[in-house]
Formats: sequence, structure tokens, C-alpha cells
Amino acid sequence: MNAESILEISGLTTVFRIGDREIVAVRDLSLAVATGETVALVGESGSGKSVTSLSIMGLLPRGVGRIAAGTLRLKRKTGEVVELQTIGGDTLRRVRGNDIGIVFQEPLTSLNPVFTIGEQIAEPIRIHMGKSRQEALSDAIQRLEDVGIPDPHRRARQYPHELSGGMRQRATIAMALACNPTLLIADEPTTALDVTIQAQILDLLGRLQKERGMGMLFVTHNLGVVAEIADRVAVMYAGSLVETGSVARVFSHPRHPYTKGLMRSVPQLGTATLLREAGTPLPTIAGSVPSLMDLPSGCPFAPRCPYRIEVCSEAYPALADAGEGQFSRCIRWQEI
Ligand SMILES: Nc1ncnc2c1ncn2[C@@H]1O[C@H](COP(=O)(O)OP(=O)(O)OP(=O)(O)O)[C@@H](O)[C@H]1O
Repeated sequence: MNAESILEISGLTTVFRIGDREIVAVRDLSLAVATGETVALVGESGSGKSVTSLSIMGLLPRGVGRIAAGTLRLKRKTGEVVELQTIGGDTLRRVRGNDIGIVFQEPLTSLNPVFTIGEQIAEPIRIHMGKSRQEALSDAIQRLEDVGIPDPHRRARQYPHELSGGMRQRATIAMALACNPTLLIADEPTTALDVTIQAQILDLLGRLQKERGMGMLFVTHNLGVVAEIADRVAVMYAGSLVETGSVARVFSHPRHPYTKGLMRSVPQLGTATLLREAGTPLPTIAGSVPSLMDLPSGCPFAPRCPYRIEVCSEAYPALADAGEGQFSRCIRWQEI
């Protein structure tokens, strides 16, 4: 494992059983996140972003989804390197609360309605860090303060339904950070929130990531958010990673026709895009995403691609090295 990496995914292929068929939701995905770096995973609905994050976290639906190939290496806080696809049960639960923090789109999926906010943040601190109930509770109050919740002593005694949506998402961030993880996975953490709150939560995550020097994998469908928060970007299409590189590089010189199409259809990146309505889909490109049940042979983007030539419909393209850390899964990347 590379010395700077906190997470290294290599050749990840995740499949789902649907009736008597198996569909490939993520195909041969390789991606690394370094300490202190934010990597955005971006793509349209159904492109495989969430399946990638569920694969990392060991949260694929049992009996339905499975990792068919690949390795997911994580460097734990102790420096020990574990392969997430092979460890199970208790070790995986320990890694999840302790080394990897997770923030989902909908705070109410992470928060339990019958426990106070303070109890819920204190629990992983007790379990994973071996602190007493009292110590854990005072740490929990500190975490609430860290995420900008005013009057944290009072808030700690409240139940999730007593907090606004934005405050609840701050509380889940406090919970994700409870044990000082070195990797944070944020899966559409701002999508369910009002637009003004979205910007605040994004600022908060960016600040916490920098202050703590964590690695962050940020899943989003919003290119404005990518521009705002990420150092590097990985673009997914129909289960494949089609382009990756630094945000500066990929946004100024996209080397895959799909990325280029996405960039062209965004008039102005930055706050304007960010402040579009929550849940706005990525800008449209003519045609539609193919069904995973019925993927075309060859390049999955070929049917919609203005650069398509005959061979594109025959062979699945390899990731080509476009230099300066940029890679494109297009055989014509030099012409784009
Ligand atoms: N529980 C499941 N059972 C069967 N197939 C699934 C399941 N979850 C995901 N899939 C398949 O994996 C594909 C990718 O889903 P995924 O949730 O990763 O997309 P996404 O890019 O995160 O999109 P969204 O932004 O809508 O969450 C889906 O289109 C679906 O075909």
C-alpha cells in the first residue's frame, strides 16, 4: 500500500442478484484516497456511487449484493492494513465505528429516535475507545461543539425529532467523527437539506476534513459540490469509472466524452450550481443511461457518444493514462 494512502481500492467488482440473473453494479473500479485528501465520486443516479461506498463499508444487502472481485485496503489508525472484503463481523464493525466515519444523505437513517443525541454520540466512544459513560458523554458534548451546534449541553439531552434537519445532519457528523476516524465517507450528505443549509454543511465538512487531516470520500451527483470540496474527482458511468484526476485538471481538460458532456452542460460551476434545488439531477446529455440488465457490449457510453467509432462497440476500453494523474476510459482521449 502506498505510504500516503488511507484507502486503496483495486479492481472492485460488485454484483447484485436479481431473480436468476446477476448484474454488475460496479465494474473493475480502482481508486485511492490519501490522508488529508478529499476525493469526490460523481455520476448520475444508478451509476454505482452508492454501491461503491456500501462495498467499502461492508453494508451491501445480505444475500443480494456481493463483492465478486477486487481488494479494498484500509490503513487503520494503528497503522495496520486490513483488507475490508475479507474481514467480517466484529472486526468490520470495529473498523466502521473507529477508523471510518460515515455520513449518509438522510440523518434519520443514522440516528435512533429513542435515544438522546448525547447518548448516541457517546456510545461509539464507549465501545471503541473504552471510555466510561461520563467521560464519553463529555466527549460527545465536545463533538457537538466541534460541529457548530450551539448550546451543546442542552442539545445532548434532546432527541433527534427535536432538532432541525440541518442540526440533525450536524449531529450525525459529530457521531461519525466521535472516535476520530482517519477516513470519512460522506454519501450525498447535503442532498436532503434546504439549499442554504447545504452550503453550511459543505463548509463544515470541508473545515473538519482539513483540521483533522482526514481522507474523505464524498459521493455526490452535483458537479458544483465537487468543485467546492474535492481535490480529486472520479466520474462514474453505468458502473464503470470513466475518468479520474485532480479537480483542476478534469474540470479544465476533461478527457472522456461523458465528463466533457457534463461540464459543457453546466453553465457556471461554483456557488450558482451548488445552490440549485436540492436533488437536481446532473445536466442532461442526449440519450439515456443504459440499464445494467442490458449493457451494450464494448464501452457503456458508446451509444450516446459523439466520438464513437466502430471498435467502441466491440471492446471495453482500458483506463488510459492521460498524464498528470489523470486517467480516461476512452480510446480517443487524446482527441477530446
Ligand atoms: N439492493 C439492490 N438490489 C439490486 N440492485 C441494486 C441494489 N442496490 C443497487 N442496485 C443496482 O446498482 C445500481 C447502482 O446503484 P447505486 O445506488 O450505486 O447508484 P448511485 O450512482 O449511487 O445512484 P443514486 O444517486 O440514485 O444513489 C442500481 O441502478 C441498481 O441496478
